[in-house]
Amino acid sequence: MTPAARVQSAIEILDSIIAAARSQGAPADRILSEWFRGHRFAGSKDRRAIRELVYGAVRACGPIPQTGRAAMLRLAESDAAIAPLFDGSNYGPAAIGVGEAAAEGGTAPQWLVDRLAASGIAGDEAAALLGRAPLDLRVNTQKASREALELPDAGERLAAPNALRFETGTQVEQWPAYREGQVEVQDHGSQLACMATQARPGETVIDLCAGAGGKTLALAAAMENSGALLAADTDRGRLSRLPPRAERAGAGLIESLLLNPGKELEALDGFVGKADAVLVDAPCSGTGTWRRNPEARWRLSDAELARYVATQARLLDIASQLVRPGGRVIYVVCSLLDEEGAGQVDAFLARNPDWQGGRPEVPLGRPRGQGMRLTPHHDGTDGFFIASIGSPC
Ligand SMILES: C[S@@+](CC[C@H](N)C(=O)[O-])C[C@H]1O[C@@H](n2cnc3c(N)ncnc32)[C@H](O)[C@@H]1O
Repeated sequence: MTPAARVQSAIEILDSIIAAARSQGAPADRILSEWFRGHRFAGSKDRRAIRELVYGAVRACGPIPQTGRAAMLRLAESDAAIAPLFDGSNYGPAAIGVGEAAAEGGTAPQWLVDRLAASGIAGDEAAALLGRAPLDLRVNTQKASREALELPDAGERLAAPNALRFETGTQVEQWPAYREGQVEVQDHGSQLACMATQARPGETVIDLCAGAGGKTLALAAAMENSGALLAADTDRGRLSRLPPRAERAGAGLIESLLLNPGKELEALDGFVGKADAVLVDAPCSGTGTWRRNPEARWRLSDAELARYVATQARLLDIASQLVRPGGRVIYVVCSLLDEEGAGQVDAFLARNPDWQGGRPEVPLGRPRGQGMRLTPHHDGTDGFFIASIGSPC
């Protein structure tokens, strides 16, 4: 493909991403994969270049752009190589019209910029939300140790005891250590959230929003396969991805439980008052993960944010019923908005004044309200809020 044809292809893909963001359709990654499947003539260099152009343009536009072409023109303002490719050539984009407007830049739609600023995320902190995420691995201590493990690339040792960092795009899935379950892909911040749970061998631990079990597997390793570890979620598809992952990781103690939304406690009845720890990795707006899903900021609405906030409060209340006297609830969101993080914990403690707020012991981050905050700019992780709340004895 010519460079101009790549730009035109990226513009068409951006049009699909914009339409999907408006209608809550397929995520950008899926749209890209489907486009590549339908355009086999695009070789690996073309695919890499088109992907770069598409994500570069998504990152460059704050609010949702009107068109893919306007988004590409926005990217052209910061990359001088792009504008000359609007040359009207065969398969290339038409020449830039006199006075043709580029899409608006910025970090996010204005309402989100304002909410983030009110939560102390502005300037460099806000800009870093759209940086490139590195690739982090967690060494699975059920099968290996960070000291002894031999990998094709040594990686950088991080603060979490089993964390290693590699360059974005490292093909770890090809490594024997990955296939054998010695390592898992997991953001350093997620590893620190698991560390904050302080799950120990012999304990009863519930991962209330386990999804496909990324954090459950880390908890299983910390528990050395001893005790009881329940992975619960309302999403059948996500939860069904956990058993093969657990098998690969040698995590034999995990039980899965599918919950009915709104009736979670019915299925969890047998655990009421029994858990030493409940991890609530709550559904959230994901403002801390824009490095990986930059188009997510075009999909969020005020109403959806309010729904997340309501669900988070309900899940905290459910978790508090599952914990034994003297046990702990670890509350985690990958969002930097206070209404989803520090504000949720303050509201919980106001509803339950006999519970104790307590900042978890993690080697990175800064205090925020009754918890700790990790940010891409300060900590090099995805953005997280993490709190550990203690039940009265
Ligand atoms: C942030 S994700 C969890 C990610 C997962 N812990 C991991 O580390 O990969 C939030 C999860 O909450 C689940 N969820 C949403 N509503 C829920 C509810 N009422 N009860 C339990 N889980 C719920 C979603 O299906 C989603 O998997």
